[in-house]
Amino acid sequence: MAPAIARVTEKMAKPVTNEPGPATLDRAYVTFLAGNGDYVKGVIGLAKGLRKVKSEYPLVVAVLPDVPAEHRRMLDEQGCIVREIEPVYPPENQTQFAMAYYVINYSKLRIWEFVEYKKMIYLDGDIQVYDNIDHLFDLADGYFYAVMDCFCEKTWSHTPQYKIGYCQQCPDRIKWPSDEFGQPPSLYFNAGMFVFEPSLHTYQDLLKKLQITPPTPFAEQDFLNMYFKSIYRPISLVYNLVLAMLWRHPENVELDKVKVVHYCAAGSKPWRYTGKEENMEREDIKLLVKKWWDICNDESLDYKRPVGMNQVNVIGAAGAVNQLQPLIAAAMSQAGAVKYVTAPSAA
Ligand SMILES: O=c1ccn([C@@H]2O[C@H](COP(=O)(O)OP(=O)(O)O)[C@@H](O)[C@H]2O)c(=O)[nH]1
Ligand SMILES: OC[C@H]1O[C@H](O[C@@H]2[C@@H](O)[C@H](O)[C@@H](O)[C@H](O)[C@@H]2O)[C@H](O)[C@@H](O)[C@H]1O
Ligand SMILES: [Mn+2]
Repeated sequence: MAPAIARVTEKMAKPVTNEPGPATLDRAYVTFLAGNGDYVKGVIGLAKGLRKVKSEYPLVVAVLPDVPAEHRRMLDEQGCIVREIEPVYPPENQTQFAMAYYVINYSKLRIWEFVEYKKMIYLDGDIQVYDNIDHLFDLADGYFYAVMDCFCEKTWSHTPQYKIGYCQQCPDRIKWPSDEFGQPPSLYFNAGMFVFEPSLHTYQDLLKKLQITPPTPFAEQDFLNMYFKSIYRPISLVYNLVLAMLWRHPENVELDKVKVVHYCAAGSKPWRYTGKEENMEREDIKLLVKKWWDICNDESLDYKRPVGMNQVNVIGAAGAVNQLQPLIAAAMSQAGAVKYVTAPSAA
């Protein structure tokens, strides 16, 4: 029996106040950037994609110290709010991560410290938003919303579900052998996109529990699934299409209804796409990669800093941004020059 997917109804599309007007300042999208490599292209594409769908909320980029000044400048130029975070490392371990670089993904946990925001939507840097999803901010508080993952890719070959061909995306295809294996796995989300509420208490508890939790192949994704198991609510896959769904569960995908695409399959990162890896020669993959590039190359989607607004996005330690942002907001609204606009709605 398919799990209950939290219904995201169109009525949620109206702001809670039902009054048109500036977005509340206590909501933002957030992504994570590490290293001096090419993921910065993904984040810039994401910033432009959010602008294209006229999102009302800014994009915060949590950057590790190894993200160079030039990349931070590029992000600021695209209207992103750049926040430096310290890395988070799992306890010493012999674990073989599904991908060696997953060890840096634990640093994503720092975003729970961004408590000047009441609600945030986390998006991986290899995600693109093709339809407005601002209404997700109106989902009921107190839960953790994300899209269910798929267990069918080789990256899951270490798991019992992979070995018997079980996947939560089609629980009736191969029934879970409860008598032999006990309870089926809990509903498991992909951690490339989720709706959450920053909280210092949760943040401190996450870090404390991380230090006593043996790391596992999907690193922070496994950890977040364990931690939020009791309040996790699945939402429709239109909010995070994990590309493997196209060839693993095509019956679950209506591509023209998909709002968010997650370029996580091997070889699918648009900025590195060669079409050579398995499944990458598919027509739907080629179309999705082209869609990503059309946004990335669209100069009309570049951020236009409002006249008279100096550099808004403070680059540096989290604290600095904490103090400055409300002050800037107040100054801007007093000036009446422009409402405190941030990245996506400035276009
Ligand atoms: O070298 C890296 C690797 C990862 N990331 C960030 O960490 C996220 C998670 O990694 P990735 O998306 O590659 O994992 P996947 O979803 O493909 O398993 C990325 O989207 C980026 O936001 C990054 O900034 N630099
Ligand atoms: O650090 C672990 C990562 O685990 C997840 O990626 C996986 C997962 O989606 C598998 O189901 C796929 O098979 C695989 O390709 C893909 O890389 C998240 O997308 C990413 O943000 C991050 O949490
Ligand atoms: Mn990803």
